[in-house]
Amino acid sequence: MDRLAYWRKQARLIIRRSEALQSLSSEELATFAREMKWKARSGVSLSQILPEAFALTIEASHRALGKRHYEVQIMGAQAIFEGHIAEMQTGEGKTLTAVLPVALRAFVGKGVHVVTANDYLAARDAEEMGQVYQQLGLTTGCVTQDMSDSERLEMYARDITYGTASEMGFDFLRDRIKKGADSGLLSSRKIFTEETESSMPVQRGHYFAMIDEADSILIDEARTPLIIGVQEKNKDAVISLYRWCRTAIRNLEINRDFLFDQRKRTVFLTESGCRHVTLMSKPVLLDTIDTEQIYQHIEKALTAELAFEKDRDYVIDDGEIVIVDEGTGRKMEGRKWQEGLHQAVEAKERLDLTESTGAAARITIQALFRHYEHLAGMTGTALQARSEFKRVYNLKVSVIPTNRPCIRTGSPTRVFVDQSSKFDAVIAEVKTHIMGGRAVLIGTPSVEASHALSIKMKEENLPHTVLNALYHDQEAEIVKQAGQRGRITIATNMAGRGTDILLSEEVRKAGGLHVIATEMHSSKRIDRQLIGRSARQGDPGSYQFFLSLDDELLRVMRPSQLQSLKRRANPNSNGELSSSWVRRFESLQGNLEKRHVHLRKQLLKFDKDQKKKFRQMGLDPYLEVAES
Ligand SMILES: Nc1ncnc2c1ncn2[C@@H]1O[C@H](COP(=O)(O)OP(=O)(O)OP(=O)(O)O)[C@@H](O)[C@H]1O
Repeated sequence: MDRLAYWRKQARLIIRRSEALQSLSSEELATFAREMKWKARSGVSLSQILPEAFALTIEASHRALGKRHYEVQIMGAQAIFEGHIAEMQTGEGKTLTAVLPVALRAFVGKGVHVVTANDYLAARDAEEMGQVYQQLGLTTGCVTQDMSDSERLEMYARDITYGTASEMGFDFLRDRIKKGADSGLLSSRKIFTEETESSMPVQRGHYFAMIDEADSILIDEARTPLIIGVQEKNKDAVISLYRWCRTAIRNLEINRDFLFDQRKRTVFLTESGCRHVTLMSKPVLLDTIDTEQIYQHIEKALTAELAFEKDRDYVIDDGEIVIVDEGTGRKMEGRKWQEGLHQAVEAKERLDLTESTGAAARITIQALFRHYEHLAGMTGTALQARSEFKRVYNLKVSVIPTNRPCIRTGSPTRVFVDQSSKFDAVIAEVKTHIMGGRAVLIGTPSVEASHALSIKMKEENLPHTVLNALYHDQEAEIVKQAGQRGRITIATNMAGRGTDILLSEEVRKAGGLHVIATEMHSSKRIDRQLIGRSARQGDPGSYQFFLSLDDELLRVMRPSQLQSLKRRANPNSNGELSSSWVRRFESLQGNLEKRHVHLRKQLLKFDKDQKKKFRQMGLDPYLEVAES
């Protein structure tokens, strides 16, 4: 029997068992849960107690939330228990599914980490699912960004802890730093006093990590390692250098003085550029800085100027640069670009320069999750990344069928010559759907684009709501309203993964939520997550893509290539191009995906070599500051 058929057979058995538990009193249910805990802790194999434990958890879920798991959810839960990535379509109820394997492993008492794509989901899921765990005598915690060490310690001591990969990873690194300080292996004492409040590690082990939105965390986020920096005070000369570079670059010419690679986000000063920079007059303070360092800072300033855009790559929050994650559209509080880039962006925006950070402890997402005794995950979009899951994490992908057939419909993609004609067409489309009594969600790639579309909508007197990194606080309320009749919600990727837009009965009858994607992202998976906000759990729903030659995706092309493409375009009077242009976008997206796979491979190789070197030196491979 294949695995799927086996899981289905088991699921049916588990459902029957759980129904038999309905007559138990609360005390009897609690006694049953204690018995499970005892069995799990006294060495009975978890596979053996799985049917009973799942049945019990289903009954607990019914009592706490009024929801009983569907057959397919129990199948997905078994896949997760067996250490697979369960691919379950968007809206199939992964949050509830995860409760089954999480509770089972939590009975063991070694702590389970549930990793979510952002803080909002961590808090939401911990609170909601915590009610189920409570019925089972299991405690739930959640780690969020501004918690103190003692609060973290308490949260990790609970049976189940929710949090983002960054929170869990940074806690892992800080614990490593503390251990390093204890063993005297490294001169981490300095970092230890600055970075942490107490010498006690906050995590108690790495037994089981259940990763929600597994492709986002294990694949997309894995492009950026987690780094804890030691603050280095900026000398006056360095501050003056950043400021001077900001103005000096105005005198440099692209392709003569420097080369710019948009795709790699790198700048290279040519010989002519170096000569120019050397001959420019500079403040006396810079006399102490060597020429090579000046060149490097000029390159950094140019990179900040050309490759990083306000309201797309970062936002300014209370006078500080906050990085925005491309995949999720969310602010990545606390993260900083390395090697002076952060300060170069600050100088570009004329903000106070923060202290630069040198790396002290560093871990890749890949290395972090390999530490766990058991690892599994779930997502709506795993299959495409199947070989990477296998190669990097040794995780299998299992595709779980849907509970009810998905009736989402898509209309053909439309391509326009520029953003303005694209937005005009989007607005016309929105009006049609709103008049038909539906709700519309419009996905934009950046805060800037969401504002631009919002301005156009205001001109057309179309009431709408904007959800982006700047309106983060109102997220729950905006999402709650987004499925009501006549609602128009413009959102960045924040309304992608995990966002559950509940439809009013009127909207459901009128055809459900219509999603308009105003650009293609760097990965097909991100696009699929956006359109997956519609037609969930068998509801009706639809989507359509509107693209233009001004789109972000086309910026990976050389400017001359893009110009010639635009010249060859032959739009109709509304600025619309023929449907054959769609293929060009698809192939650009495909190339970008391949490139990202390659970058992640390189990062892994670098990390492996680095760790080997540190181990040979008898040092902790995650701590980079050697005795000085
Ligand atoms: N067994 C169930 N009975 C009733 N309602 C359910 C059940 N399972 C899930 N739901 C509901 O279905 C909706 C979708 O669930 P959820 O948001 O967890 O989906 P998801 O698979 O995580 O989607 P996405 O991939 O988009 O994040 C929620 O409103 C949830 O409460």
